[in-house]
Amino acid sequence: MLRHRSVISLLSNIHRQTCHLRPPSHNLVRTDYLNKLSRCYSNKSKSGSDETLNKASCITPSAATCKSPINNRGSSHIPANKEGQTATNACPPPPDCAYEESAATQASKNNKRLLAAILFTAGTCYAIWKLQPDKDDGKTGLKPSRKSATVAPAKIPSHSSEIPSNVPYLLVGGGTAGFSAFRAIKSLDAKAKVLILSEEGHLPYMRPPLSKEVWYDPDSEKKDELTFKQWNGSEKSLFYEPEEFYISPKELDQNPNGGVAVARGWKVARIDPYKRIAYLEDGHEIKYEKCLLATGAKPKTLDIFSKAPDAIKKHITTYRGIPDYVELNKIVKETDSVAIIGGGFLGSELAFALTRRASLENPKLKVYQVFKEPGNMHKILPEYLSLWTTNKVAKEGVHVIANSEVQDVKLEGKEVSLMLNDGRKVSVNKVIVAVGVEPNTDLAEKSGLEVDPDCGGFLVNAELEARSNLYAAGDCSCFYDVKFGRRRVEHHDHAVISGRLAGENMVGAGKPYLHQSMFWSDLGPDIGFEAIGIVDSSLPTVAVFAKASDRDSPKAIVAESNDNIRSNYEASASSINSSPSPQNTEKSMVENSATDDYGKGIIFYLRDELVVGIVLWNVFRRMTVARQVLKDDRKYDDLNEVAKLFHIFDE
Ligand SMILES: Cc1cc2nc3c(=O)[nH]c(=O)nc-3n(C[C@H](O)[C@H](O)[C@H](O)COP(=O)(O)OP(=O)(O)OC[C@H]3O[C@@H](n4cnc5c(N)ncnc54)[C@H](O)[C@@H]3O)c2cc1C
Repeated sequence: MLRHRSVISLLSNIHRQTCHLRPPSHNLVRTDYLNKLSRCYSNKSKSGSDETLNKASCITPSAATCKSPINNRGSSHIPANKEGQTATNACPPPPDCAYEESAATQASKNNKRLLAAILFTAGTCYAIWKLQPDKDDGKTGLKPSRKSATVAPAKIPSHSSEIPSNVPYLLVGGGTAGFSAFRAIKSLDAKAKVLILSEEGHLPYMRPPLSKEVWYDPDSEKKDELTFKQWNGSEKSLFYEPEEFYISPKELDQNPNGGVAVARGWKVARIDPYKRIAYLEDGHEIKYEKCLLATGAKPKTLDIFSKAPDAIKKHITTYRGIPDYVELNKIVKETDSVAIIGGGFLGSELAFALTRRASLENPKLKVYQVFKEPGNMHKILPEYLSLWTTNKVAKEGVHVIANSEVQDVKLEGKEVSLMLNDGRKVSVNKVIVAVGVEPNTDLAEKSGLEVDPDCGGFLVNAELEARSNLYAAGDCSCFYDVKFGRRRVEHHDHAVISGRLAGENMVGAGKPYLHQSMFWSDLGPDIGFEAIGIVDSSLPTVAVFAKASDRDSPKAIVAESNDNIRSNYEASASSINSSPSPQNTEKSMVENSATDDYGKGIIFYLRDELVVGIVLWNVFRRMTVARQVLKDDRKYDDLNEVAKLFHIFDE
């Protein structure tokens, strides 16, 4: 059966090879967040080629546009906003207009002014209320009820004067890479003073559970903190550390023992690498000794949505952070139908998770998943496994619409109708666009920093330096991988390890980045995989499968380790065993013939006959073995023998 399977794999490979000839348009959604793992050696999608939905443009005219009536005087001086409306439409007339009027007109004007004054006051109060840090902000800065994905987060501290103007270590971006850099700096320099500037309104948190575990636990949105149940049922916070762990930015400079402060809702507009100054959007200057850019990535969208009228845009969202989760969580409870656009990891995990969630609390909810590839996660998984996965997703209850693209979008009553290229129409209340991300490099041009033309991302060397004393790590960096060449990777593990290395180098370690990062994806608690290296389905693959038991699932492995972050497992993983038991293997080969359900297996990705990538399908705690196989850089005559090293035939 093993041989039979290999033949199937080889046939599949022939098909895969033909996929190299995809027309360029086929590459548009190549950048799904996990699919970027191995990018930059072929078929690259240019960053910035797709327009990103401007969330701010979704805000309806509000008090904010009326804040300065004096400035708004004279509509001819008011530039049109992004929707082509002038801000005056929403504002009262100026109170001191200098022109002659009749008494009646004057009275009517006075009434209007009174009304305008009331509206203005109400509007201003509303704006102040919106900008205020929430009372129930609690430990995390989370305001579930008011934090919509389209509202700018509150600034904490509210004035930049409370942010130090001189720091030894400045970390731009409060995501996983930034937080990991802090930990590394602190471990080498115990009294380090570290300032994190984050555009988000939250303390550093992990993103992977946002498309997985949080949806399987209806109670996860707690009053003042975000917790979720891991697959084994134990509770965990999304936040790396609670509020008490941090010191306030105001106190950072004076604290003799140093520490880490996070300024939330603050964006760095540019850096002067020569003067070593970071400039906030309001002009506030922060002088640094060492600085890390860990600005991550932002979701892409499709032109069809970004160019749609505002009334349609209100139904369209992307998905990246806590505010998106909080908003979607509300929608899922109330709505009848959602469509997820994109067949990559994020789209597939969300489609699966929302359907499971619907079965718990909103059975009327229909979840559609629309993507242009033939199967789920098709950019990574070999064709047969991708199709198997699609079948599994559909069995869960997702209405999967493969081989389809949205060609037009219309508003019909309370729904948006998506017109597909095959003439079908899907009408839904909400559309979630999950077509990949692009690196956040907004500040590059103004700062004179180089962005890689192919991968996107701040260009850094193997030591993760962009310029002297300026580093980049995580999703936003395009680094030199001494094994595979220039790369940009969008994975949790990469953010942790590259952030850590950048932190160490900021303290003076001077080490190169040699780590091959891994990533994982779970479709609920029962199916999951881990991968490493270049896992691109257009490469030839050879796979070996075995029958899975109850122990071969994400849930089982989390039960064993009590850790949902699977990149953390490696330290305790099993080591390579170069002499597997032949008896075991024979027995398992018989078992293998009894199953066709791809229970668990090892998929090898080959380039020039070398193994350049490995997917561990429902096989866990074997990443060290995979890492070793990649490192060996050998041509293997029989990959079945290599598969035995992963003990997939063991009981
Ligand atoms: C829903 C979801 C699920 C995922 N699941 C997995 C998974 O299962 N496995 C896996 O390996 N990976 C997964 N990923 C990917 C992984 O989470 C990312 O690779 C990782 O978060 C990248 O970390 P980062 O620190 O580089 O960037 P981010 O986490 O994006 O953090 C960047 C931070 O910088 C801030 N910022 C940006 N520009 C500025 C500026 N100019 N000034 C100040 N702040 C700025 C941003 O607001 C943000 O807070 C998932 C991602 C998402 C969204």
